[in-house]
Amino acid sequence: MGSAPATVGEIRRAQRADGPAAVLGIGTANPPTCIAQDDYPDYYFRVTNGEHLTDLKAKLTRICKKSGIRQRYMHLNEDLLAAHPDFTDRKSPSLDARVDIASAAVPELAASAAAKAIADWGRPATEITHLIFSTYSGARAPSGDRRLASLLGLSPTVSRTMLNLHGCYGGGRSLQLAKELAENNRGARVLVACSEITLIAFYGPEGGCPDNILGQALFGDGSGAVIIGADPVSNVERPLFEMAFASQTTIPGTEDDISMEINKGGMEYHISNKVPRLLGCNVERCLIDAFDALGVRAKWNDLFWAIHPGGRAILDHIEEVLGLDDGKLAASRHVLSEFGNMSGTTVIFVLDELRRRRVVKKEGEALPEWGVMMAFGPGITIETLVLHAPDSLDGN
Ligand SMILES: CCCCCCCCCCCCCCCCCC(=O)SCCNC(=O)CCNC(=O)[C@H](O)C(C)(C)COP(=O)(O)OP(=O)(O)OC[C@H]1O[C@@H](n2cnc3c(N)ncnc32)[C@H](O)[C@@H]1OP(=O)(O)O
Repeated sequence: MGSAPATVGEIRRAQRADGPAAVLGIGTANPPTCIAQDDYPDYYFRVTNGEHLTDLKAKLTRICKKSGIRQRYMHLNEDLLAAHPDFTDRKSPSLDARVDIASAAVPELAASAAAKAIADWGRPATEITHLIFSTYSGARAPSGDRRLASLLGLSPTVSRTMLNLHGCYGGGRSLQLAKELAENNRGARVLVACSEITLIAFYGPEGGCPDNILGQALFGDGSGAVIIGADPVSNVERPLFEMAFASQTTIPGTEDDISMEINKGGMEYHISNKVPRLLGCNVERCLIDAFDALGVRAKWNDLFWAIHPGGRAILDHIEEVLGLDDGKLAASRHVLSEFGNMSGTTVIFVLDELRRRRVVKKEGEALPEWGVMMAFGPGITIETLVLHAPDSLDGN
């Protein structure tokens, strides 16, 4: 009659996955309005009635030219701005209106990306067990994760986690949490969705606000979604990138170098001009620690790279300190060029671009098996993920 009760250790082993978490599907989406970077200074100063601020316009033009960006997408268009002229005034109490728009638009954009990730994964949305949703536009509860779950028809038992205001490291943090969930819950399938629209932080030009001019030159809107799970079901699921190791590092004394704050006029942010150098000085230590933990001595040029393209100078500094060959950061530079910095969402676009590049590899070309994803944001926080690309991805 019955079997002896299992020990806690046995229960725990049965609950955990056997293998590592892996990326099983990726999808991305952007709003329809696309603005060429060369046209952005004229567009921005016209729609914000700032044409008389010629020095600021000249500065924005200089930064745009050096940004490495060709075009960006944005939810906020001229019609929406005409309906909300106070959005150009940083001091007007426009937070409620911005949150109203973002509360609908952010999960809808996420749903477009997630639908593509689910189709790429190949199983029904109802088989998703966990949802991690990251945005800097969520300032309301129930929040975007709840709305996204209902737009996708996820199960009412889906376990939801909301990450707010992680800025550009939101994608990295979400993927690391998804890895933990997938490896510690046998059979778990985690949907990660990052969705950012800059409307919450859009202002007109104003003297003495260099951060605003920098932001106007760099940021764009987009959403990225990823399905993460361990022990892929054969003939149904295909691991795109296995997640071998994850870590988070905070650079001491840099609390004030990147910051974001919600106030009555929307979101204010500060990005110091030291950021590219600070990251350049700290990324190699994070990489050495990560590969030491795996017992591997890696040569940086033997890896594939998915670096958050926070700005062209960040990629330049990292390329220089690591001695990377030309083209090693091509996926990051391509995403920066075609979409700008979409905060936490951007690394998901880079992973998707890397996957595309592997699939169309040239005949006889040897591709790195191991690689790294890194994302950065307020803190200053560095997220590091060591990835392994199984052969199945390589266009065979
Ligand atoms: C269609 C889209 C709509 C957009 C809507 C916008 C709404 C914004 C929304 C924002 C959301 C904010 C979320 C915050 C999350 C943070 C997370 C991150 O990614 S962390 C972000 C990580 N990203 C970064 O940290 C950006 C990294 N930086 C770079 O990539 C480059 O420095 C560069 C491309 C900006 C300029 O190229 P470079 O070769 O350096 O060229 P030069 O040396 O010749 O300088 C040219 C001009 O740039 C100036 N300037 C430079 N830095 C800053 C600054 N921090 N500050 C101010 N100004 C700055 C410099 O003073 C000079 O001015 P001037 O003398 O001509 O008057």
